[in-house]
Amino acid sequence: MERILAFEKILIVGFGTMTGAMVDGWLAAGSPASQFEVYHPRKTEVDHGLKVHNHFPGTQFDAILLGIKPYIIDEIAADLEPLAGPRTVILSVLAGVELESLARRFPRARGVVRFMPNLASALGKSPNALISRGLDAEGCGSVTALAEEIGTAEWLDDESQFDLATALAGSGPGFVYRFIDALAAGAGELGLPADQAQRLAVAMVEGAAALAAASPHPPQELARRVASPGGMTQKGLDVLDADGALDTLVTRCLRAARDRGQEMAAEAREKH
Ligand SMILES: NC(=O)C1=CN([C@@H]2O[C@H](COP(=O)(O)OP(=O)(O)OC[C@H]3O[C@@H](n4cnc5c(N)ncnc54)[C@H](OP(=O)(O)O)[C@@H]3O)[C@@H](O)[C@H]2O)C=CC1
Ligand SMILES: O=C(O)[C@@H]1CCC=N1
Repeated sequence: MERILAFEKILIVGFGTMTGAMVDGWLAAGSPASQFEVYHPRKTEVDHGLKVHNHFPGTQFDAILLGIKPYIIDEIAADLEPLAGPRTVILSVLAGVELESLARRFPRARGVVRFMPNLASALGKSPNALISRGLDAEGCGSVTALAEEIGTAEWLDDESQFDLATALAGSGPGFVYRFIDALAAGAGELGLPADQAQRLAVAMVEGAAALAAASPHPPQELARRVASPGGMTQKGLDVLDADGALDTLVTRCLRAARDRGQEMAAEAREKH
């Protein structure tokens, strides 16, 4: 059966680590490579043999996916605007660039969408935070379908929460990798061979996350089930919980990431 595409033609401006992972996920989900074209001023070829334009093409696209670094936006916005007419949705993965900043740069677009994925897009496991301005219900449905091909679609009601959702779901893998690394390093310091400690830590987190996702029980209850009364786990949890150490650290971490998003939003607002 022919696959119905949420957006038939998507131009990717900034085909890097993040949008590359999204394309890996979309292709794995069955999208044809011909759905995606890339603009890059210098590159002549990119992964998956996607068509590359060194100049902005004259044709209209159903969506333009912005995947450049946030501070690059004004290097491309004015030249890209003529392509962003009333049939084109702007999808932006740019951290800290608000709907207002997008709408001001692309005022004729069908709608603007902040689409915040993470690198697990490549495996179809990205929690995608979404918010839009000006996009009709059908367009939002298409964005939901596109997001669900690479994970889940979480529409936010209030843009003031977007930077926090980005800190949690977009930056989150970075925080989890640090935790895995700390577990492995700690076990190494206490006596396990480093490579074995890393293998055990990665496999443990993979299994624990899969179990949390599949279980009807919340993580707090799962932790309780691991900790036998008077046993080993409880002694370790006591260290993480003492004076709210872990909760305090994690809240500070999320606050710092969220606040940087707000600073970046102010920079993008001021520039235009
Ligand atoms: N990395 C992540 O986990 C996440 C990133 N994001 C967002 O994704 C965006 C990109 O981040 P990331 O993928 O990590 O960064 P990358 O540097 O990997 O990707 C940016 C890409 O943009 C290209 N580029 C630079 N200038 C231009 C230009 N003028 N026209 C077209 N393309 C250009 C770069 O090419 P070249 O290398 O040749 O300069 C590069 O391929 C950011 O806005 C970030 O906020 C969001 C969620 C998660
Ligand atoms: O670090 C960043 O700014 C981006 C946003 C989420 C993940 N990477």
